[in-house]
Amino acid sequence: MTAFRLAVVQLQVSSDKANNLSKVRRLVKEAAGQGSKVVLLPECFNSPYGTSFFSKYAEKIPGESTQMLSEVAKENKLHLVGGSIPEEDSGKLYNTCAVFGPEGELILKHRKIHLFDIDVPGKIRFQESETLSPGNSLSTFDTPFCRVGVGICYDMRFAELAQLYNRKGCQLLVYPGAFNMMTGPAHWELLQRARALDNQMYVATASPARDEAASYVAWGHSTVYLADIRQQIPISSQRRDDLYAVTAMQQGSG
Ligand SMILES: O=C(O)CCC(=O)C(=O)O
Repeated sequence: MTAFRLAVVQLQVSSDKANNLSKVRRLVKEAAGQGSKVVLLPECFNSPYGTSFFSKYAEKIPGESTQMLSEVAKENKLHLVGGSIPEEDSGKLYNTCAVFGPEGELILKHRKIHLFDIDVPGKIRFQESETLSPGNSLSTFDTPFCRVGVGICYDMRFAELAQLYNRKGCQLLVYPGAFNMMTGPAHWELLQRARALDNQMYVATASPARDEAASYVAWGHSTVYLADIRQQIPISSQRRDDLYAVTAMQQGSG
């Protein structure tokens, strides 16, 4: 891994898509001006977060929002991890992160694998699966600096995914996310530290900024965590591969 500057953009997302897109343009340019080579945007950066919004804001890829991401990555010569947008494909909706390289090329699409379906009585009920379909693929990409593993928000709760990315040689995990005022204080930081500690990897998250007036109030707190003690505590070479393994099943499309 070689040193580079990563920016996490904690964007105030509104219901005005054009305004969200122009903010992204401005903020990525600002990050590039400060020397950032990889920029991470929040989950659902072009639309308010909520099952009632996904179909209205959904786009094909390529489409308006990802076209903008491609241009911005190229103009600023950086890797742009495009948070996520509601994606429409063949009549289904996905929560999708598109990653672009410095030539504006689409490197990958990660469709959120684990949909956020929770029901905490009296506190929060959220069922992404009422409108979204899950992705079925793991997603890694290479930069000149390191290999990166991509998950979206609730994907961060699943330790196996991070372990697999680690085994695939990733040194950085990125999770665009939008935790909320209940699970955010309880778990947001803890999960990032857990993934970083278990795997001795960098972990970066980008959240929409908190908007108390939104129907879903994001916790915010975009973060970068670092566990840089691979040499001193060499768990990767001490792992007992003869006793256990984390394996991925065959991946489907999506
Ligand atoms: O896991 C959580 O508590 C929040 C997850 C979430 O907000 C999401 O997946 O969008």
